[in-house]
Amino acid sequence: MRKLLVTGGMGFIGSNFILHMLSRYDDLHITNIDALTYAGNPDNLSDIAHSDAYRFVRADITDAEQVGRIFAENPFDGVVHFAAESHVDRSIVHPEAFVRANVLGTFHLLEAARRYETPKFIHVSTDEVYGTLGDTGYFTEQSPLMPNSPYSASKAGSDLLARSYAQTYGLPVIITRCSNNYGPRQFPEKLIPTIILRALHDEPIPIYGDGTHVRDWLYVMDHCAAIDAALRRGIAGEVYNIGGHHERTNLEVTRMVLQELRKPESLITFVADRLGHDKRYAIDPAKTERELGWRPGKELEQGMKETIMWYVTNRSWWERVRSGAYLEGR
Ligand SMILES: Cc1cn([C@H]2C[C@H](O)[C@@H](COP(=O)(O)OP(=O)(O)O[C@H]3O[C@H](C)C(=O)[C@H](O)[C@H]3O)O2)c(=O)[nH]c1=O
Repeated sequence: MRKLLVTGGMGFIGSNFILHMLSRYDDLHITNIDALTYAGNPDNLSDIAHSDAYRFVRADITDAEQVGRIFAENPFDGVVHFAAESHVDRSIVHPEAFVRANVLGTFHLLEAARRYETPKFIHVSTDEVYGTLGDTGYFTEQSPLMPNSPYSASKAGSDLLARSYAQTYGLPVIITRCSNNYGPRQFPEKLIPTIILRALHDEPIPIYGDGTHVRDWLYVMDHCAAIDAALRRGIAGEVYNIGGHHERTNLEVTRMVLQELRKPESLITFVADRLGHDKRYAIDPAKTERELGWRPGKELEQGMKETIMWYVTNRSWWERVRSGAYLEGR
């Protein structure tokens, strides 16, 4: 049986990845370590909490001892590292937490993987490390790292550390960089769940600046399939961009959700812009498609419909998030 360590598996992308992997492979055991910060929600994995193929350990990657203990107890065949502080707005107010979790936390994991000779390490990163684009062009794996927010700078720092462990120690690290994810279980601070939940409650939807900022939307399960492909077919030391081929302005995606929910556009409320707001992200995933044999399968309109339906039918999930009930007992 293959043994995988997943970090940050109680979060949005990590939990979807664990569900993807366990539904796909019978010969797999996953250890999920998560610090259970505000963004880590055990409800995300309640369906598999008692599965023999799964184990949860509460652990904080910023604590070298805790990380060392996990590796000492278990030889892992691979690590998939999702754990991160991920919300740009929070990083503008509290940058230190981002440096700690994203840079120091990644460093502790890389050190442990080096010490215990883990044969595969996927470092899950973001297209935000490339900075921002004008109206044209795409980020490729060769684009320079020019992060603009404390969040993206901390991720760029962790990418460079990961790269250095491949170059210096020969640690078999693969870096993946994704565009904006959407789908079930996304924490309501992000744009898409903000729109859905506020629209469902007939509340104003805050759009930063003039709403013309562009993001490339990637269905979370397509992202999970790409990481799975990177685990199986990725080459150590390489970077793979993962995007959805779905560039839209923030206003366009907001209107799409409002139309689907039959809510009025008058809910759209323009608010002060985010500091240092990146204008456009657009990612070229050609290398990943060619070398990993992966393609994003979900059309944006269909993925958005399914995502909206998930929030509509999983009311108790977001009610517990909104009320803070999911944090009880921590
Ligand atoms: C929450 C919110 C956002 N926005 C705007 C700001 C952005 O232009 C866009 C998406 O914002 P969001 O915060 O959802 O995501 P990004 O800042 O693009 O970053 C996200 O995608 C990358 C790849 C990651 O790596 C980040 O971890 C992830 O958070 O909507 C608004 O206009 N109003 C709002 O209330």
